[in-house]
Amino acid sequence: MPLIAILPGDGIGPEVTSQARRVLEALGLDLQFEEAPVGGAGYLAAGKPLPDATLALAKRADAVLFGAIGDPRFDALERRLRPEAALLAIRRELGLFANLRPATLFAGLEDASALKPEVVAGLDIVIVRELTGDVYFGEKGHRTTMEGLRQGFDVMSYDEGEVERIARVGFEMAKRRKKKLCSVDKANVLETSQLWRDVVNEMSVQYPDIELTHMYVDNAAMQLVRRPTDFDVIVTGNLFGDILSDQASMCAGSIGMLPSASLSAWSGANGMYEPIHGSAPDIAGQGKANPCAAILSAAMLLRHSLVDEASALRIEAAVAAALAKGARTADLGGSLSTSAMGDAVLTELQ
Ligand SMILES: NC(=O)C1=CN([C@@H]2O[C@H](COP(=O)(O)OP(=O)(O)OC[C@H]3O[C@@H](n4cnc5c(N)ncnc54)[C@H](O)[C@@H]3O)[C@@H](O)[C@H]2O)C=CC1
Ligand SMILES: CC(C)CC(=O)C(=O)O
Ligand SMILES: [Mg+2]
Repeated sequence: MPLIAILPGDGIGPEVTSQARRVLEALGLDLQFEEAPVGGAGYLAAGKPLPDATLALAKRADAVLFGAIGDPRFDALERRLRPEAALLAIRRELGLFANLRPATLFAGLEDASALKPEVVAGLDIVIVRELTGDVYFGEKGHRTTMEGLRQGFDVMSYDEGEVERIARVGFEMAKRRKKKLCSVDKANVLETSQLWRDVVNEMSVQYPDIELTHMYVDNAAMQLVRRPTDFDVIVTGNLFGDILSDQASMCAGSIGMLPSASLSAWSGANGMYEPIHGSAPDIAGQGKANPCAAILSAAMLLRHSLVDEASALRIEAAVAAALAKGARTADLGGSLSTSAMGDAVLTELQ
């Protein structure tokens, strides 16, 4: 029986993962669940954000459903003890280099988007974000300059192997979709990006059917709000993908709508599934969080780790049906609580 590790984390993490778990349980599949603390909750339980037992569970599970981490109470701790360190460590430990972030506009949410309905109608893009490299994992620290000034630094780097494996995910994803891949970088300024662009170009000869374009990240941010539906698959680095996916979420109506899959291989491997949002301390504990991103992450878990496409589609159809009938949390302009939104999805589960 597949084991699903549930790591609820902090803030709204437990609120949204509990709704995703309800939906998974309602499918009637033979699944086993085990929960463990992570982030600020991990620090409180075991003195470090990623307790050994939590990491061991994540490694032995068939898939991990992750909530969110982050708690302002711990922002002054040294970096390795902060909640966010747990998320970076788990991604690195599980080798989750490929982060798929689909941004889809569900029918009926046109009015929730920050953009005009005609600009976002039909939005269906996937951001393929590299997840275990870039400035997030480079050497970092504080030092003093020759002039005696405090200086912070974070080293950005990618080697060609790292670029090739994430670019392959981008090309393969595009092959299964509209065959358009846009690689986003900052090659006009950054050497890391120049290598990225060179490697992506070299690989493109293996994918003659894919229309490959390159775009600088500043332009990509602008085009995402100008003509978001022109994009199909975007492949980009860790930092740019983090930022652009939060931006894309508002094309789709809310950051509470975007799920993600973090994978160590193109398909079939164990992976981690989480909403793209954080712990939202401003609304935590109030039952206001939109659980759809977490619920849709559970669908991605079924699709990618358990290779159960039919169950994934059941969940996605239930979310679509609930939204089509007007179910809305506050971020979508409605008044449903987190659990009432979960109820609405459960009602539609066929
Ligand atoms: N993957 C993760 O666990 C992530 C953790 N974080 C952490 O989360 C904490 C808060 O970070 P922020 O920058 O505020 O980002 P955030 O994503 O937590 O929140 C940004 C805004 O979006 C709203 N929001 C987020 N998720 C929502 C949902 N499901 N339903 C309705 N509204 C939602 C929040 O209320 C807030 O106004 C920080 O400690 C940060 O480090 C941030 C991003 C990702
Ligand atoms: C909290 C960070 C470690 C990452 C982040 O913002 C994200 O993965 O979306
Ligand atoms: Mg982020």
